[in-house]
Amino acid sequence: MTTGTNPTATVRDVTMRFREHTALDSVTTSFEKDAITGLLGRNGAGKTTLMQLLTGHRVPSAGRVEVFGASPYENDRILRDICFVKEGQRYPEQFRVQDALAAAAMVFPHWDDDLAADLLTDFDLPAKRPVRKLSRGMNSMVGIIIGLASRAPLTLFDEPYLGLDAVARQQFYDRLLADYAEHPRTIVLSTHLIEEIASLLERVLLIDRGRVLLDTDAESLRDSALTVSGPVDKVQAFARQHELLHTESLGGHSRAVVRVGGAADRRAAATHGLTVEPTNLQQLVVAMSLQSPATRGPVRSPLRAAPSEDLEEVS
Ligand SMILES: Nc1ncnc2c1ncn2[C@@H]1O[C@H](COP(=O)(O)OP(=O)(O)OP(=O)(O)O)[C@@H](O)[C@H]1O
Repeated sequence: MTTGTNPTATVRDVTMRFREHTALDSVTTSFEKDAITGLLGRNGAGKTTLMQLLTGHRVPSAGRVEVFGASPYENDRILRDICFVKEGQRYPEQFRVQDALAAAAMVFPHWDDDLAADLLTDFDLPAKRPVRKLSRGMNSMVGIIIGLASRAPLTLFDEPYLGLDAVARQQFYDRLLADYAEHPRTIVLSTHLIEEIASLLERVLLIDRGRVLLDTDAESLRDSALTVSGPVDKVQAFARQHELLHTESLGGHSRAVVRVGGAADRRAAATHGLTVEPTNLQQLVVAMSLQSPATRGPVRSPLRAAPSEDLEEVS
């Protein structure tokens, strides 16, 4: 759990049940003020459900959600400072792009018209075209413009990329980072394109089957693992002394991602004659999800090194 003082949102022992299905199970976490958090997890992990609770779209079955110090549910004072951009957002039938932006301008007190106009130009969006006639990617752009121009103190993007090409996604990341640097706010971003947004993230919250698997800052997450490559036998010898998260081999060459404790482990890799590579966040998250308690048995802290007999290949 985040320990920073005065977080923007806190989630305490929250469970969300849909009839017999438990989408979130005793989740406790907090969202640091003015930080970008990546909300990660496999399909059906509970990411959207958590965002719906944070934005007052749902009430938890148990536990407490607080945003800016109060429950967001039916709380106009809180809700006007929250912008929730979701995939496949719908707008009233007759709305043109400019109507959608004008409506958002009325809702969000920190709205920036100039930023919205700039983004419209960046994305080359036709302001007078009805939203229902936009392509899937263009529809996503409208949501992204609203999310950024709202400058809402808590802004959540729930996989806002549907149909967006790689250039438009990069424009979004660049604009998000630039605007966030000038106007810090709390941003929560859920995505399956982890590596694409890795450099943006300050915090990582990984959910697996409704439970928190990892809640940490992105830097220590990266530092918690090491990617080494070299001849198969040398990589295996090194991996045997650590917890192996992922490995792949081609011919006599192998690459492994292992959990490490500190600088000594990095030096050890060099003495084994291995090449140390930057750790890929996506690979790390995939490996952690694959070896989560739900998939593989006993619970243990994701950042704690396991004994070497846990050595196991994750393909
Ligand atoms: N209204 C609902 N009624 C019943 N079950 C629901 C409802 N909403 C969500 N669920 C279930 O709760 C679980 C979590 O769903 P959620 O949409 O939060 O996952 P997610 O992490 O956002 O997944 P994805 O990455 O696929 O979008 C899923 O098993 C889903 O089927």
